[in-house]
Amino acid sequence: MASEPKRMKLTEEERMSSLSPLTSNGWTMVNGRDAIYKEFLFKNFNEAWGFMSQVALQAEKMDHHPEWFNVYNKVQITLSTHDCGGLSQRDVKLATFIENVAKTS
Ligand SMILES: C[C@H](O)[C@H](O)[C@H]1CNC2=NC(N)=NC(=O)C2=N1
Repeated sequence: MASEPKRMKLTEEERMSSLSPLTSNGWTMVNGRDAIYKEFLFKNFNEAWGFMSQVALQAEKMDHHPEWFNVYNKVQITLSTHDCGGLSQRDVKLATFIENVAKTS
């Protein structure tokens, strides 16, 4: 069985390989904090909530939860790992999952 991604800060090498597919898809580094951020826009609240529901189920499964803010069709998401005070492989895994959900929403 594949092991769960660790809650350890990403190394420089990991940042270059793991974060670039995300930053090229619109994720940005948060100013003054080791975290990533992206805003998602949907047709309406129903679409946004459907997206959030899928992300919430995965977050619970991973025991890794997003910081997020929703108004109507807008969902703003920040990912970071509290346990290490920065970005870990769990954030990469959750962000990649979120990208796949958004693509099919
Ligand atoms: C006790 C529990 O394992 C932790 O608080 C989990 C829950 N969800 C979490 N979510 C995030 N984003 N970072 C964490 O370090 C984290 N830790």
